[in-house]
Amino acid sequence: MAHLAIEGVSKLFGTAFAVRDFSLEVGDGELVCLLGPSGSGKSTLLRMIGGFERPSGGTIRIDAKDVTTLPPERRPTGMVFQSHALWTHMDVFNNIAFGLKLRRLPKAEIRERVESALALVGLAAYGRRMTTQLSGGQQQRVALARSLVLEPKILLLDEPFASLDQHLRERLREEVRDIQQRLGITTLFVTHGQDEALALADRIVVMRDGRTEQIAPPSTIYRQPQTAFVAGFIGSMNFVQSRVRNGVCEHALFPLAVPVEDGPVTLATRPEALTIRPSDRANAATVHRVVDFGTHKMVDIDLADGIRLKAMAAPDDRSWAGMRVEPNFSSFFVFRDNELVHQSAPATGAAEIEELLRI
Ligand SMILES: Nc1ncnc2c1ncn2[C@@H]1O[C@H](COP(=O)(O)OP(=O)(O)OP(=O)(O)O)[C@@H](O)[C@H]1O
Repeated sequence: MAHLAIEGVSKLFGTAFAVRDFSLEVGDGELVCLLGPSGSGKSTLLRMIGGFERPSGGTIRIDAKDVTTLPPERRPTGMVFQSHALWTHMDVFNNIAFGLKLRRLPKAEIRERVESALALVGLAAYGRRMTTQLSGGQQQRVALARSLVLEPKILLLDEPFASLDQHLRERLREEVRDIQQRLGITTLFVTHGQDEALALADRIVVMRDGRTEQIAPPSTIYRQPQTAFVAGFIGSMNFVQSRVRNGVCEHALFPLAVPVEDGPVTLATRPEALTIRPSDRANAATVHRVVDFGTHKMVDIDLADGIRLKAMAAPDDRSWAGMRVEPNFSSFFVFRDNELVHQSAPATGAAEIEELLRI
C-alpha cells in the first residue's frame, strides 16, 4: 500500500508542454484512471511516475519520499506497457522470475513468488510454456505477473489491453480490478476508453492538452461534468449553441429558464434526460431515425433549425419513425467558454447510467 503525491509536475518536449502543472494525490489502495484523447499527456505522466521520463518541473512523492529524479529500478513502482515486450527465448516462469533473479533472491523464494504470481493471473499451469505459444491475453497476463511479482507499492498500467479484442479486454479489466482490490495495491491506469475508466476507477482524471479538466469519481464525472469538454468526452451528450436573454435560454422549441448572465451559452443534455412527445406544432421536430437497443430506443430528432438531437425512449411497441415530436429536457447543463455555469435539478439516476453503459 502506498500514497502517491504529484505536485505541479510539467514536462516540456522542446518548447511544447506534454504535461503542464499537474497535481494529484492517490490514496492507499486507490485505483485512478487517467482518461483523455490521444496526445493529452497520459503516458508521459505515467512514465514520469515510473521514472522513465524526468519532469521539467514539480515533484513526485511516494509515501512522502521524493522520487522525482530516481531511476525506475530505485522506485517502488511496477509498470505494464501496451506492448508487453516479453522475452521470447525464455519460458513464462523465467520471464516472471527475471527481476527476482536480478535481486539475487534465494531460489526457493523465487519459485514460490513466481508460482503465486502465476496463480494470481490465472496461469498456474503455464510456467513452462514459451511466451510465443501464448494468446495475446495470456501474454498480457504474464506481463502483469512480471510486474506484480516484484511487489511494487504502486502499479502503473499504460493501456495494457489496447491491442486485445473487446470481449477479452472486458474480462481482463475485471480480473485486474479483482487482483488490485485483493492486493490493495495503489494503481494508475491509462486509457482512452471511457467505458474502461467508468468500469474500473475509484476516481477518473480527465486530461486535455497536458492539463486536468476534472478529477472525480465516475458517477460525478458523468453526472456533474465541470466543463463542456468532460461532458462531451464521457457518455453521449447533445450540445446546442444558444443565447441567454433576460434569464431565458432562447430557442423557439424549448425556451428554458437559466439563472446566468446574458450572452452566448452551450446547452447540453444527455439523451436519457430528453423525452419526446407527439406534436402538431408548426415548428415541431421530425424523427430522423430510431434504433431499438432492446433495453431502450435511441431516437434522432431533427429540429426545424437544422439541429439534430438524440433522445431516449422506452422499449415499447410505439413506432416513432417519421413522427413529428416535441422535446422536453428533464435535466440539462449550461456551459460558457467550456466552464459549467448552471446545472438544472439532479441529473439521471444510477439505473439509467447503468443501462446506458450496457449499450
Ligand atoms: N519523446 C517525446 N518527444 C517529443 N514529444 C513527445 C514525446 N513523447 C510524447 N510527446 C508528445 O507529448 C504529448 C503527449 O503525449 P502522450 O504520449 O503523453 O499522450 P497520450 O495522452 O498518452 O496519448 P495516447 O493516448 O495517444 O498514448 C504529445 O503531443 C506527444 O506528441
